[in-house]
Amino acid sequence: MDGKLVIFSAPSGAGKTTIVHHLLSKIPSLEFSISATTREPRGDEVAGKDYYFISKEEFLHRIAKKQFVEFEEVYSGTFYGTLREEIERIWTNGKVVIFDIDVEGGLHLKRKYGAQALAIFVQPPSLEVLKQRLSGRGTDSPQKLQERFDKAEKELNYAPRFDIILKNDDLKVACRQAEELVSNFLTR
Ligand SMILES: Nc1nc2c(ncn2[C@@H]2O[C@H](COP(=O)(O)OP(=O)(O)O)[C@@H](O)[C@H]2O)c(=O)[nH]1
Ligand SMILES: Nc1ncnc2c1ncn2[C@@H]1O[C@H](COP(=O)(O)OP(=O)(O)O)[C@@H](O)[C@H]1O
Repeated sequence: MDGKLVIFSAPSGAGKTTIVHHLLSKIPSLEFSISATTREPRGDEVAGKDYYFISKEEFLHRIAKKQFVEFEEVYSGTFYGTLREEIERIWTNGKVVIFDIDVEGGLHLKRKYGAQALAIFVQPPSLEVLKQRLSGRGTDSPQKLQERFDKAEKELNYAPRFDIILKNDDLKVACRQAEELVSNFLTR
């Protein structure tokens, strides 16, 4: 059974994870698409909730078996991907899939699913603010931060390819707007 998809993409640090968590607490018909990744879990992350943390070997095996709808080597040597069975699991539960995914992955899903999907780009007020938020999060080493900054600069140019650009300046306002956008899409 095919259902709907809601995609939140943005450069790292723009606030997509924060907004997606807010939506999950407000809209019960949404269910988070848990991605597979080869990166190490961060302090408060839970395996099988935030990500499926798997080895590189297993990831490559699943690529070979064509089990991913999309996957990417997002940062050097670190793979992230969406498993086909994850989307199917959520649709079978009668839920709408919500994604927190990088810009390229988001565009890939939008191309694949067309009108079934709403693709939202979360835009930070500026690159400077984005850098402050990312540093303030305190989860990445200086080298990892630099990788994310470099990638962010390129990704900001892709905003016009999304269905909607959502500014995340005041978090409360952005969360309210996100709720409205998603609710409208779900009643379409
Ligand atoms: N293409 C793709 N990107 C993903 C997937 N899951 C997560 N990402 C993206 O990978 C990037 C790195 O994620 P993460 O290490 O959790 O950190 P963060 O962006 O710094 O919060 C982010 O832009 C995520 O949105 C996925 O399944 N596919
Ligand atoms: N509008 C906002 N104003 C200030 N800080 C924010 C805002 N939105 C998110 N943040 C903070 O910025 C950091 C990055 O947000 P996060 O949701 O992890 O981004 P992403 O998932 O896009 O990488 C987090 O520490 C978060 O609490």
